[in-house]
Amino acid sequence: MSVVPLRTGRLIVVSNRVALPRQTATGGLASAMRAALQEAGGVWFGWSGKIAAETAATVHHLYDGPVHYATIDLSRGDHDHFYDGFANRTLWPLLHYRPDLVDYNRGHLDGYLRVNGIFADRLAAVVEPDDVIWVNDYHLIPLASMLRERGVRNRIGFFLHTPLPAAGLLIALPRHRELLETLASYDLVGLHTARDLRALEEYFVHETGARLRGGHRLRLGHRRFRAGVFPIGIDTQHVADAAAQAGTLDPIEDLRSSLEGRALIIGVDRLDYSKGLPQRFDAYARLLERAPRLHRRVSFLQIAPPSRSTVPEYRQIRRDLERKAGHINGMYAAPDWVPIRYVNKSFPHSVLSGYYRNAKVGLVTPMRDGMNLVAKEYVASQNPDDPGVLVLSRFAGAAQELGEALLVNPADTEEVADALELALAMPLEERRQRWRAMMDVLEQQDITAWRRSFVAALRE
Ligand SMILES: O=P(O)(O)OC[C@H]1O[C@H](O[C@H]2O[C@H](CO)[C@@H](O)[C@H](O)[C@H]2O)[C@H](O)[C@@H](O)[C@@H]1O
Ligand SMILES: O=c1ccn([C@@H]2O[C@H](COP(=O)(O)OP(=O)(O)O)[C@@H](O)[C@H]2O)c(=O)[nH]1
Repeated sequence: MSVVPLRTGRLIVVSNRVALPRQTATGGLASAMRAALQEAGGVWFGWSGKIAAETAATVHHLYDGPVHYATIDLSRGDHDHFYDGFANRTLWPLLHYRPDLVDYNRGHLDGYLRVNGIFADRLAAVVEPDDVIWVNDYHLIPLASMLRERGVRNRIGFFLHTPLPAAGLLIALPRHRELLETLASYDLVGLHTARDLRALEEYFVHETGARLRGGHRLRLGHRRFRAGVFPIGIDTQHVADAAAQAGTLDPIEDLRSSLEGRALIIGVDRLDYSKGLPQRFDAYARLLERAPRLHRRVSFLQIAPPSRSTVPEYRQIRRDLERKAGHINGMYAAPDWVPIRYVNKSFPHSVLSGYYRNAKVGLVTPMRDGMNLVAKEYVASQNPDDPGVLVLSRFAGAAQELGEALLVNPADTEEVADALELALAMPLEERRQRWRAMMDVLEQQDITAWRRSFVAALRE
């Protein structure tokens, strides 16, 4: 019997942020998608990261290995309303449980819908009947409904990379029903955790009157769609190999020699208020206050590349952190010891993995985070014979899988300081056991497994 191969068509990934070849991607979506597409190949469509006189005047094409990048520029006005405005000043704070920061400017939503319409125009012109379209994140919620309006009948999936708060909070979003109901135009909606999935179902059932059936199937009017939990992973083996080989790189040797035997605590985050950085600095200061024996014995390296720096709240957090770091160093530093090394620069993965491996503690304490890939990268980078300890916020999606980390409430200064003390003193055997349990999860649920399971569910 001859087997006729199935025609599966291309995979078209759509996201606002695209990691172009040889660019450092300081966001999780871009670094994960880059790894996900490397094996499967496909088209990656999104914003070029550039501002031009007109939005999407041309589509820029770039071919690198199995990936075809197709990107568009944004006009200044569209960038300000769509990306800075509705995506990052309205949706982002709400999705991260900060309704106090939500901006209700009406022009932002108009700009958001306009740019989604342009994405839909450009995509509808190139989609072929067998293609599968995978839309990513809160910038592009209405994209499927706009593609459907343009006659696209393909399978279309959506993945939300941020947390999804409960319905009671979601209704604080301006015109929330009009926007969120458009999720029903997808065939599959993916989320990082079971809590996010519950929030989605609760919202649809109670706010839109959708019917919930078994297998997380929802029906709203004539549209049927399915929702599911797909926790994103990392390229575990690649990160582990890179970390093991990083020891001879200059930046790693420089860091190691500068430590002079001190224990390193490391944090790596975009400079974002959701990452809990001021609270983290306070917890470290509390540790120094109550454990003078640790003075000159520890060093805290916080890498925090600037992010979304035209949004006022992001400029404010930068000022707050500079003040805090200066205050803590002023209070505790000695001529030969700086307690906090605060670096507003981004580093490539090859260097970061070496830094992680040299750190006794990975300090990952967001107030809310969809997943947090840094937590996973820290674990994957450890030396199996002498692994460090992960201190992780309960409010990061990663805490659902990495239960062997020291889980903390990032707002509780004493609890984080306790966890730091425990981590710095943890015996080797316990460190090994905790690390092995976490590494097993990361090996099984890596980035390839994530991409495969989402795409398989979408094609079903
Ligand atoms: O594109 P930017 O505005 O520079 O922001 C970077 C990305 O931040 C967010 O990342 C999320 O995705 C990660 C991978 O799933 C996840 O681990 C993390 O918890 C999320 O915050 C945002 O959702 C992306 O769209 C941005 O590209
Ligand atoms: O200087 C940096 C800082 C961060 N990252 C990467 O940016 C991603 C951050 O993803 P995460 O999920 O932790 O948070 P996000 O920034 O997406 O909210 C991780 O892959 C980091 O390794 C990087 O490559 N260089």
